Amino acid sequence: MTTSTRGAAKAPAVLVLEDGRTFRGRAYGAVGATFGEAVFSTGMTGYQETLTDPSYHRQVVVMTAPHVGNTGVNDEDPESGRIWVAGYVVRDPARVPSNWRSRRSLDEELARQGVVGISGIDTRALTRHLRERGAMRVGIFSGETLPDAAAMLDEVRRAPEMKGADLAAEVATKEAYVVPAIGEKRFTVAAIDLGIKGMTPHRMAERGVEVHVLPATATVEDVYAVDPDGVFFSNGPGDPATAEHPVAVMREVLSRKTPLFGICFGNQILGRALGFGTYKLKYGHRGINQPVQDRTTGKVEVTAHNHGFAVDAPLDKATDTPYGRVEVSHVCLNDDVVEGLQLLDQPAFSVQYHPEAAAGPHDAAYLFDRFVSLMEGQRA
Ligand SMILES: NC(=O)CC[C@H](N)C(=O)O
Repeated sequence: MTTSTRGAAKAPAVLVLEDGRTFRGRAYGAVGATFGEAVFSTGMTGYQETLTDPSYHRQVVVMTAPHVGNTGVNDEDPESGRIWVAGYVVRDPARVPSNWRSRRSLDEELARQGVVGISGIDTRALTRHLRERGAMRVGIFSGETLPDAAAMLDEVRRAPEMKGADLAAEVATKEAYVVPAIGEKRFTVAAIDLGIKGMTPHRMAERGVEVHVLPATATVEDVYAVDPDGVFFSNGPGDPATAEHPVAVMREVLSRKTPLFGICFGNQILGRALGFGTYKLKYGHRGINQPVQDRTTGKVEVTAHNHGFAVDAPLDKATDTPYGRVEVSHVCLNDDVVEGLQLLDQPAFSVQYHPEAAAGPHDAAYLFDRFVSLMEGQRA
């Protein structure tokens, strides 16, 4: 079923950045007020996967693609049980969604889940502003009567910043659960959920892996209680500098030499576990069209990203760590940001981007095979 939102009277809305720049538009989704970090995504498709990615918790996502919502909302594509973005900013929402899987319009879905958005603003100007000034706090206010400009700005400036935010436990599962292997079971993986996307255990299950998804607070004992062939650390929201507990668990996994794979937040945690720092990027990488080079093969892949922080590691030489030597295995060709780490003396690696990317591209899917090979190697 598709529902037209054509002609629906939408309340006035205003987007207020913490530096005072303001954009006026119309309400999109729920009517009310919301706050978060303003970030932009250059993905031209996959909006359901973006909205339901728990790594976007407390972020207001600006879509650079002008037309959003064209294929409506289906019940198959979400990456988690709810929309996590704090707010949604689009230029020109679909008036009539159309797709064979569509159940309702994106506008309706945002409203149903209480997510405040804004439409009809110049998202190109907003994106250029964020590129020049950097990601910053933002508020969206909608309704027939809006607070005065000074009051709105004041509220935006009182909202918490992303730097220093410890958010993984807010989005992760509270209870452990198992994603069974598809076909014959070959391996068991303990996956630490820091904000895991549904497609990640699925990509492992497709390769004969039974995945035990564990809460962010899981201890080393919890991890080894499932008798894992490998340990996985997921993506997740917030500042990796706050992730003390996962870093401590990972160090123990490294010292036992259990095969280890990390994605995004998991890459930042590996960086920290090895003694590197992390830092906040000016405006981050978000979208599904980012060029990354796998330096172990020289191949360039087009990849999905969603990160605002990065690992500070030397690109040009291996580094000695308490767990042996580590190399930067992947690098972003746009800006030389570290996109992957690989230990040279034991079976552990991670990437900063998303090989599981459900909306694609799938160039990086080989990384799940690499993880499986490490587990095979450990058994042999
Ligand atoms: N997708 C992720 O895991 C993001 C990691 C981290 N929160 C960042 O923004 O860099």
